Amino acid sequence: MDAIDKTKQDAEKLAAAKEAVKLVQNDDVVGLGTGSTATFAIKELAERIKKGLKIKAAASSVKTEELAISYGIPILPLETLGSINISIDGADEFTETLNLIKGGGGALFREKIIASLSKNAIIVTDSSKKVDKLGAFTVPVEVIPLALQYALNQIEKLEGKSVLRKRDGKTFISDNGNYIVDVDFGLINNPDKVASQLNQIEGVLAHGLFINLTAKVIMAKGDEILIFQ
Ligand SMILES: O=C(CO)[C@H](O)[C@H](O)COP(=O)(O)O
Repeated sequence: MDAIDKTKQDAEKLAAAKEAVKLVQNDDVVGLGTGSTATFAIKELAERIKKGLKIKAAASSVKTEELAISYGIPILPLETLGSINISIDGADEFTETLNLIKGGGGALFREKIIASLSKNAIIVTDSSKKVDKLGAFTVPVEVIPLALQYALNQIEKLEGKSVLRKRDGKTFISDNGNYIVDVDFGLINNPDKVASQLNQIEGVLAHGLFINLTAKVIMAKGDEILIFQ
């Protein structure tokens, strides 16, 4: 992952977000991601709505829902949706094979539902997010509280080093009322295998390995827009 300064990184996030929002069409149901890059996209979408674009949206977190509502974007309850036309979300890491690590903001479960429902799941990133192998960023795993110790034991058997996520000194609780465990697997040679091993642990609601869920990554690098699909 290349180090870039925050101003440059924000400019790249904005450029990628703008490019993705151009793909949204009238009457689309749009899945809205969570995080700073998704926030740029939500603001851009709000600008297009002001100019007459008609869409409805589904939010991947309470924060995103509040933000969207504050911009006048109509929100549909996720549980009512059988499909989504296009979704726009960020990522913590991606590879050219379109595998991702997501969940830095703790919204991985709803983000995964949105990506799974989406006919066109678009990921928007700055250039620091592209990696040759996933795993420098720890894999967020959402665990139902009563299964915490069991899940930690099982993750240890997979040789993952777990840290229970905290925020401001308190245990972080997801929008779904669960814990997030950040797991260091080192660089991941076989993300499909790790994803399916995590899927088999009782009490794991979701994990941040997004495998075969992405149609396109739009990455900005300086003034350039790069598309991976
Ligand atoms: O998965 C996410 C939230 O759960 C975000 O998309 C990811 O953490 C990237 O965030 P940012 O755009 O702020 O870098």
